[in-house]
Amino acid sequence: MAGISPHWNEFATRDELAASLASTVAKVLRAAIGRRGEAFLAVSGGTTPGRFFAALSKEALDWSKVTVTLVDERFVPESSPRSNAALAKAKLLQNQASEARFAPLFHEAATVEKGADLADTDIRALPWPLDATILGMGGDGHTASFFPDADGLDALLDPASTRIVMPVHADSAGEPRLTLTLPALVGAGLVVVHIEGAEKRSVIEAALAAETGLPIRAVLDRAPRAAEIYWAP
Ligand SMILES: O=C(O)[C@H](O)[C@@H](O)[C@H](O)[C@H](O)COP(=O)(O)O
Repeated sequence: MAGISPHWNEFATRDELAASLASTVAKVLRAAIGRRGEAFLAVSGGTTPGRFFAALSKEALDWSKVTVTLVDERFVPESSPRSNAALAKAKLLQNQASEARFAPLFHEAATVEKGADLADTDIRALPWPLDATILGMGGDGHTASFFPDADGLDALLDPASTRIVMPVHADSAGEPRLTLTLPALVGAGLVVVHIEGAEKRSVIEAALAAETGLPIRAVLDRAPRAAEIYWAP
């Protein structure tokens, strides 16, 4: 069954988008701290979130009560230029946000399967549910590490999954990955899809308009509440 249609938030520039998204996420984190004494945020890697990370890192709130984890991670150590952990630490856990606790998905292990088991145990101990999930999307309609060609994609997108972290193998992904599962991601109070550029807009519009099997559509359909799409040209 199709979920509630996502809500569009459009901006003239990427800087305006970053400022608005940072302000919205900061409000959600402050509210969570007020309500339950702590807040829990999952962010994406890749090239899009840089401006948003910079803006969010300057928001005044009690960052010592915030845990930040990743929507997904490449199976590489933090020393790799492809590490999402390294990106989040450098661009988000700075300024005011340097006080936040960071929970990595990557653990040294012989295989990504073993690494995912270690991450699942660690991440399970965090203050679920997430208060906010900030997803990205690739031009192929993947989000998190739900690549269209991923092995076992149905299990990754299973809304009834009891796993929190799973390994991913997909030829298009470059290297093995670790991802939070669909229910872990969409259980957040706020679910955002942050995309930029005309091409990604066309991809998500096409995915929403037709019964495509694209992973982004499955995530939006299976979210218990409407997601917020943040877009700028
Ligand atoms: O590790 C990653 O790459 C991600 O978390 C991934 O899901 C990303 O959000 C999309 O691939 C979009 O990436 P860009 O922002 O680089 O286009």
